[in-house]
Amino acid sequence: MESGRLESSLWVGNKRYRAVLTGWHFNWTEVDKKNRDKKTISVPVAEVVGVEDGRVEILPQKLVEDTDKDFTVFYVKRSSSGGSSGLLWRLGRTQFSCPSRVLRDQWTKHLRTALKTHSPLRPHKLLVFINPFGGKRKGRKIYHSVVAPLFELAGISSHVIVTERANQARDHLLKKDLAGFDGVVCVGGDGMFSEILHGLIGRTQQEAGLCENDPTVTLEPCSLHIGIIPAGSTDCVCYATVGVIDPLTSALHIVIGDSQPLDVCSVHHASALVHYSVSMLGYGFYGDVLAESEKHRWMGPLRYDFSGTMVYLSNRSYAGIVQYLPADPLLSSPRDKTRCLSGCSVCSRSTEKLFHHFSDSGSLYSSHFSQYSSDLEGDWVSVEGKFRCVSLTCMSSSCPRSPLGLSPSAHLADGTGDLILVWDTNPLGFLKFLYRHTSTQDQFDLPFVEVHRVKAVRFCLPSDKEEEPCEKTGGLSGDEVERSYVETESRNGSQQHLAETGTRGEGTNEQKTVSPFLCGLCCSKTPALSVWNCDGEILPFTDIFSRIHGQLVRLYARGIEDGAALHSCSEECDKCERRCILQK
Ligand SMILES: CCCCCCCCCCCCC/C=C/[C@@H](O)[C@H](CO)NC(=O)CCCCCCCCCCCCCCC
Ligand SMILES: Nc1ncnc2c1ncn2[C@@H]1O[C@H](COP(=O)(O)OP(=O)(O)OP(=O)(O)O)[C@@H](O)[C@H]1O
Ligand SMILES: [Ca+2]
Repeated sequence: MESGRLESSLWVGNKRYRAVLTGWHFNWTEVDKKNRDKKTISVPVAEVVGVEDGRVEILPQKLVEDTDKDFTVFYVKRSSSGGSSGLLWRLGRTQFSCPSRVLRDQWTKHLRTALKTHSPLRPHKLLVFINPFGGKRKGRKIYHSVVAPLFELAGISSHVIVTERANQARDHLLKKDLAGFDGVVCVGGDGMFSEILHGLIGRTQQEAGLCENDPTVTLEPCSLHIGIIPAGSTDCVCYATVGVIDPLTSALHIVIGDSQPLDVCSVHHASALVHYSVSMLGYGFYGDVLAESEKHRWMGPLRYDFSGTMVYLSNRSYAGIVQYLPADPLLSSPRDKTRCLSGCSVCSRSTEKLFHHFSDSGSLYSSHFSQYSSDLEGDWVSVEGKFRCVSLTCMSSSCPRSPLGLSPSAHLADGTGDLILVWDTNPLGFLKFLYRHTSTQDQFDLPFVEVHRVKAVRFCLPSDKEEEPCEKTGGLSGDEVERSYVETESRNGSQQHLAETGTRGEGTNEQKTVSPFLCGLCCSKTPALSVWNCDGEILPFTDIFSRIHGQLVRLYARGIEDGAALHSCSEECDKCERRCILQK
């Protein structure tokens, strides 16, 4: 008999089932009075959330009936999500009855052992940060009503910190004892995720003795996983890695220890790290929209549409020099019409390349072994001109506003980013480009748009492009933007490199960077500069160097599951060519 295998009759209500635990799968098949098989439910052991003695319920509240011949299995159940690109996960629950207590104990023991064996990354202890002011201010409620009961069911202990100020989570991760934690969970939006990202990457490099400021250094991947419970006004990272914005789905991914590596882009200015980005590093239109939206925070998420319209009507383009280092065109292309879905083969190949190189002697070593990366070797391409926007994204950056995202064929974990150059064009052309983000029409199939898969990007201003700022609004010229940052830095007496001077969130910063674009709305003087929008944060520099670090962090997620692959399980399911992902 196969080790770990168990088979017996079990009852669910008054129906008899033949239940089989094979190690990887737990199946139960209804058997009719003539011993004929009817429908089968098949749950991968990796998707079993918990096994409890007795008849148990946990949501909406915990109810336990401690009977000695029953046990309850909780597992992941999928349903289609309506409009979103991924699948919603729900907590499935089946209460089984056994003929004897001995058999019941055998089932629960075997199932729990199988869980341990087949889900090595399930967290035992998590550090949770809740931003009580994110999005609609429901972070605390979401955590206590949806997430905490699941953690309890799965035997996860958590240390919860409700933040009292911006950057508290980041500072905690940089300085406090993290021993014993398997992962960090943020309950909030993209801004909160960014704090966790900066804290964890920074801490990991400190401990590895690596300098984050040097863009040529191969950074150490973070060992702690990050879980995102979406509770912000923009939850782009969650949407692009899970396919839906749904706290219960995300909590289930955490509980079962899913693992999704993620590329991260580091942004540098003059030999210093400025910020990390995973979703969008955008100059021109997206920078201007963010700068404008900061004045209208009271509008909530609508501020982006309002500001987007204002900025669109101001009809601006900006001069710049963009240099980029192309990625290997044989591996993939931003126009190959593929999508990075759960189990993506392009990302898997990249994992092999990054972490499983074989040395000449045949022993396994990681390509992260060298402190300096060979990733920046190659021929750079340089272009100069006027751009509506210049954007770099490490992933598709899909979000409810744009379900396929800024670059629909970008990959979450292939070690590259997509550089989108939108050259100056007429207002109608640019509107067409923007509008295509909301549909399945190809936004790159326009004569003034280019997209390149890249490993690194440099941006600077042409030397003759300094223009006078507007006197009325105090818009800044290029030099002044940088000077204002330097002053802030010295006033704070800090040498911190990251978001201290950004402009996200109320109370986030002491100093607000004045947007140079403002004057475009009140006078005819064309502003010289836009600003960089780095994952929703305004950067205080225009000249930047950015570089993609393949799979630097890992999320409790598995990428977007393809709704089209949803089909009903049957007895043939295990032999099925398509991966069956729905339990009836
Ligand atoms: C005609 C309809 C056009 C719709 C165009 C939709 C394009 C949407 C592209 C979204 C890309 C999101 C990238 C993710 C960025 C996040 O890391 C960051 C942090 O959360 N979010 C933002 O910076 C927030 C940035 C939000 C940018 C929103 C731009 C909205 C533009 C609306 C333009 C309306 C023009 C109307 C003309 C009459
Ligand atoms: N207790 C706090 N008080 C004030 N700001 C906080 C607090 N905790 C976290 N923050 C900051 O709030 C900012 C926004 O948070 P979050 O991303 O969770 O919400 P959001 O509504 O999606 O905001 P945004 O759309 O601006 O990203 C983050 O950048 C974070 O640094
Ligand atoms: Ca990528």
